[in-house]
Amino acid sequence: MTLVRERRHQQALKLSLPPPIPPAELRHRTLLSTLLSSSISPASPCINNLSDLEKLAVLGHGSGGTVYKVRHRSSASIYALKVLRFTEDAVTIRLQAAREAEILKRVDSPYIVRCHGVFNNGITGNGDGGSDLCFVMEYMEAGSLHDVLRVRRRFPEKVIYGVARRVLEGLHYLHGMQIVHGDIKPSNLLINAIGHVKIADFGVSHVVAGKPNNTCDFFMGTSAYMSPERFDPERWGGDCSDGFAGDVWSLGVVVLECLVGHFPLIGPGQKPDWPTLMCAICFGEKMEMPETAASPEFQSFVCRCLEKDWRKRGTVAELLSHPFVNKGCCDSTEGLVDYALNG
Ligand SMILES: Nc1ncnc2c1ncn2[C@@H]1O[C@H](COP(=O)(O)OP(=O)(O)OP(=O)(O)O)[C@@H](O)[C@H]1O
Repeated sequence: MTLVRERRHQQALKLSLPPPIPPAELRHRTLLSTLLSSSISPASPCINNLSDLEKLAVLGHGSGGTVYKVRHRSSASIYALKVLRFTEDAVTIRLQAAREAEILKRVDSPYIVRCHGVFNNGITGNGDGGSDLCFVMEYMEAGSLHDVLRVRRRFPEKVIYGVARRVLEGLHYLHGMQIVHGDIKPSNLLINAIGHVKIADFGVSHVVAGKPNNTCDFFMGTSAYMSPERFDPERWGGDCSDGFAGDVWSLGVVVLECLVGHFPLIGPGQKPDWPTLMCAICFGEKMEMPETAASPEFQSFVCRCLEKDWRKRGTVAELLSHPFVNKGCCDSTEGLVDYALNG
């Protein structure tokens, strides 16, 4: 419940289910702090200390903290600094943050937002015994897909297939490393100055260790983009899923949202509360395509992503050779940066 309370004051479409905190986790607070401190090691030799960075502006707020635009004092390079704040007793969030740091240290791909260092800011002096964990990230000039969608509402297919292709490439890389992202959504897809989309935010990601997902992870992430097997594991056989198919579902929702201009699984005026999302995502045999002009390739791609039964859903490998993402030169999303930066 603590995690839900801490995460809930977010975007309208966000509604996290209460993550059960396993008793074993609570018993191992000491172990957790060890894990957290052991995962903090700046990956970039040039940024040795947080005081090397000068804050320039606030880029955005997330559930766990704030993201700042910062300048490295000696090189003048620009980065994004994500500051996660947690109180002493926020055990689950500390575990998540430690896991995020651990995953970010491992990944290195042009399709993933790069992390240049992780710093523990120690006790914050807020009187709650809390501390900050700071991630120095690659600065993505055009912000998130969520930011761009808010302004532009919808994109033409030629822009969407570039987005889809890059996210698939990123998922291919992550899944190859046995990493489930777990929270693919527009605000976690960031865009740089040349229109390249990259996956960010590994706060609910996990490494698959040869067994199905554990229940603690199952209810994290943003429920509007959650797959049926994560939303309702009992009905959709989620206990047997390793989680990779859930990332594909979320991509399908994002792709459809880019076309229709609003969260696509419920009507534009409908409130995205828990029962409404549950009905839209988990009930009914097949996902209905909204009545929007879309090419047959687009429709087929989205149908493969939004197949409710995760065992029948398209895999990342299959979707990478789908005709929709192989139209023309898909690596460039220049159209997107025109939308993002030039309006
Ligand atoms: N590397 C970055 N470069 C530029 N802007 C960024 C970067 N990282 C995050 N932002 C901006 O900051 C906002 C907040 O990011 P953050 O990852 O904290 O939360 P979120 O993904 O929006 O939400 P939540 O944490 O609830 O999932 C993003 O929506 C984006 O606009």
